[in-house]
Amino acid sequence: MSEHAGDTGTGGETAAAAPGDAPYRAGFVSFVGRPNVGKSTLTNALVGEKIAITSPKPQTTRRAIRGIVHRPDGQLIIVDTPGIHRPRTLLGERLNALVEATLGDVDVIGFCVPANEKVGPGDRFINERLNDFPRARKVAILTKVDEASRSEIIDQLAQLGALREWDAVVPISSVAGEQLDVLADVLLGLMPESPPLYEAAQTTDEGEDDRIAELIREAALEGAREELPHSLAATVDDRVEREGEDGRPGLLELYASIYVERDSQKGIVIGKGGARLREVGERARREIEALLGRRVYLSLRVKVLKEWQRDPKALGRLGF
Ligand SMILES: Nc1nc2c(ncn2[C@@H]2O[C@H](COP(=O)(O)OP(=O)(O)OP(=O)(O)O)[C@@H](O)[C@H]2O)c(=O)[nH]1
Repeated sequence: MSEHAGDTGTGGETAAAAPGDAPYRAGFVSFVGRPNVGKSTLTNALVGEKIAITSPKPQTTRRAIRGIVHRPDGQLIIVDTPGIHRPRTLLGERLNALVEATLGDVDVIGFCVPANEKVGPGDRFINERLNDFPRARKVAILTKVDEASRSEIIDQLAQLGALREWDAVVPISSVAGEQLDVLADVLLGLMPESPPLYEAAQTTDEGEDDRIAELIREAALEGAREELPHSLAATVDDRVEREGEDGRPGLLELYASIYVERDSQKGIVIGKGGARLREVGERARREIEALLGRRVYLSLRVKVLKEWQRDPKALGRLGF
């Protein structure tokens, strides 16, 4: 990702020129920070389409998902990483390796700290780790300012400023839509001059099945008990196009699996008489229909894959 100048199939130097004199810029940014600080929500708010899953439970982001912000003067490609934390399982180790590989390669790292919680040891730990990535410009992002008072925000900005020499410090709220344009401007200004790296219609690089699987996982997580989040995974196993009438597209049949680690968890996901699974299916189907812009029939099966977080073969099967 570092050498992007010239390595693109879209447009030439002329097509890349922005209106006015500002040079066209394009590059990669990754948001880091403690779990639950609002990284995924920020990615979604900037891209304007649901691409990274958001959930009120910590540590639910597992994939490096890219969202792309298209502007007349440039492109921001957002690489959404899982959080930096101490590995406890093989999955944890792989996630950390993914974080290292991602951050070693981005142009800008956006360090997110929420306005409504004091800067603490967890934030300092991550801030220290940022020294390992000298190539990237570093921006401090104060998230969730809608949850804090003016004086709390000022206090937090001072605390953040004391951590290091940032290339910029920007307070934002993804939920209230505050300062998102300012942040996009600042991030773009730190990107290298480059022709566009992606075509205009593209908002994410992830395969459609992966996005569908994420929506199913997100639906299954909603309202799930505390012990479930780390044990859930989803895959799309098969898709069948049903014949439509009068030349219109027919129903898309999707066959998907939700994986849990233990029999007891299977019961939790399915619920009494299958009630919970039906709700999960309904919720996921609505999201998938919104994503694909067409009607979908969704069949969900719950399967037990024992200790999949520690099993290399199982991890591979689930795409990790
Ligand atoms: N009030 C408020 N809440 C927010 C804002 N941004 C995110 N949240 C909430 O904070 C929670 C966590 O947001 P996520 O975007 O999932 O956080 P994350 O940092 O990606 O979390 P991990 O995937 O666990 O690393 C969710 O309940 C969001 O709705 C904001 O600007 N204001």
